[in-house]
Amino acid sequence: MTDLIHATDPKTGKPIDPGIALSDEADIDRLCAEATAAFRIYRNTSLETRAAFLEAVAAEIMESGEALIERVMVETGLPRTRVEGERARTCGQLRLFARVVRDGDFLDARIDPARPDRQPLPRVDLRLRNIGTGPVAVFGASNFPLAFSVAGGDTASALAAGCPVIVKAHPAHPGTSEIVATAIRAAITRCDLPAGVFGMVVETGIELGAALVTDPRIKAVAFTGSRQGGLALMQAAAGRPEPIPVYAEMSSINPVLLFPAALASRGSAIGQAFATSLQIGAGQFCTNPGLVLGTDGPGLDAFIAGATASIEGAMPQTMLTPGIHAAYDRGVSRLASHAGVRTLARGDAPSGPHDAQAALFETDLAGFLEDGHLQDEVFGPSSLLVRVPDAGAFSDVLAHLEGQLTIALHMDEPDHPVVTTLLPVLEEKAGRILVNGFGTGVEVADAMVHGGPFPATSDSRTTSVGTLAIRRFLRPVCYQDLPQALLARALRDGNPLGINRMIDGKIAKH
Ligand SMILES: NC(=O)C1=CN([C@@H]2O[C@H](COP(=O)(O)OP(=O)(O)OC[C@H]3O[C@@H](n4cnc5c(N)ncnc54)[C@H](OP(=O)(O)O)[C@@H]3O)[C@@H](O)[C@H]2O)C=CC1
Ligand SMILES: O=C(O)CCC(=O)C(=O)O
Repeated sequence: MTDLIHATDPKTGKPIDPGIALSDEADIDRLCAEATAAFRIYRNTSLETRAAFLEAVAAEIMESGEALIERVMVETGLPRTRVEGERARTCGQLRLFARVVRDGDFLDARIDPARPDRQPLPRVDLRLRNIGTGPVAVFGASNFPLAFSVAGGDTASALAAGCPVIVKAHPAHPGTSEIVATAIRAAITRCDLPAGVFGMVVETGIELGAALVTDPRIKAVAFTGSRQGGLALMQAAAGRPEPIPVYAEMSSINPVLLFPAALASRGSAIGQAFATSLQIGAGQFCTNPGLVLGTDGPGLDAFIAGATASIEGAMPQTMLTPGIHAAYDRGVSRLASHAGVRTLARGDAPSGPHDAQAALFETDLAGFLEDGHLQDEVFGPSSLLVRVPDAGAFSDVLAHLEGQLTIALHMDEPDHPVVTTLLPVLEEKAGRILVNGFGTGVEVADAMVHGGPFPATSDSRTTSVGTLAIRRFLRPVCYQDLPQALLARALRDGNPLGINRMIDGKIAKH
């Protein structure tokens, strides 16, 4: 009889039926063999076929209908509006990558035509295009059961690049994972693609995920989760006889900088908006504002009043898993009992077993700089405010910080000169710098960067959201003096695909 995994309903702590079949080592071997065989066929499909496949995945997910929405809600405790919104984001993301595939720009086709008469030496004919790197292992994230999970951004971008995907399902939402996997398999059938284009592994521990990362047939890994998990996968991948890249998105506290003019004109309103961002999704966003740096004065007091009023009246929200809830409580207790830290506000007391009680703490500049652990991520609706004497002190704090996904600046025009001086260090610390807003709610777009220096990600040159995410799974191949008939259509004379190409240094469509 097949062993089953039952997720826990985080609202009640009870197991959820029906259970989902667990994988075993033989499945890893079979899925890797199928993915390898599928790679050659899949990466050579036409752009249209691949784009239509991504659209078919989106259509099949929508056809899963109410069964999917209800299963996500019961496995994660997330409310319907959030789940429906996340489904829309996931399908929109798949359709956006379909557009990217049809455009063909991701191929980065370049042609340096031969110059037989060049002196003193003739030039050879050189043509370049990107191809997929090979089968990719994707670790689904717990906190976005659709948009960062089985058919999320990592899977969509890898499939768009021409790479088969094997997902390691997150054990917090195996039923959701199975419904989405079924949708992907249906799209594969509908588009007449090899079954090995997609596979999924379900387990309760970490052994099969680790085996996937070390299997020689896997050529890249994508992960969203804890720093510890990401680092373990990076080490496993680096220790292989053939090391492979791991694109891990891990830990970020997303500093919010409050400048004096903005605080003076609208401190309380910024405080209220901050409290909303802090508590969205029970704070379980990697873009959650976990650190606030505020310039001392009445404007900062107004910010605190606005934030504490919103936090103190806030209903507790169910967290995703017992483990995430326990880690949150540990992080909050550590801050609450820290000698240099003062509690400013706590949300309403929990009513369910895995409810998060929001928290806002305060420390001073010297205390923050003294204890490096005060910048450790507390995953959930908790934030630490550091009171600094003036905006000049921001650069000291920024220099002390680790890499971040986002840095948010709350500023008015009189703050522009000091922000101008800070911009170079902000650019060195974060993947996204935003003004008068918060990092939560990442737009899926061409110009998005959801990445940043370590530990925000393992590779600061990349993003896991937005169309640039495809680059993680591509590598360039140069063809020197290949006869026309042997060249891929993307590189043939006459541009049969009608894509943008760089010809002799200039972008052209001929
Ligand atoms: N910054 C961010 O975006 C996020 C951060 N987190 C942080 O992670 C904590 C735990 O949450 P969770 O989502 O479970 O994240 P984890 O990093 O613990 O797990 C993510 C996935 O990776 C697997 N995994 C973890 N470590 C290994 C390993 N050494 N080898 C193979 N597979 C591994 C897990 O398997 P298994 O569950 O079976 O162990 C799971 O499928 C949170 O409390 C929070 O601190 C979580 C989500 C997002
Ligand atoms: O979309 C967002 O706002 C946050 C994304 C996120 O939390 C993640 O990358 O895990």
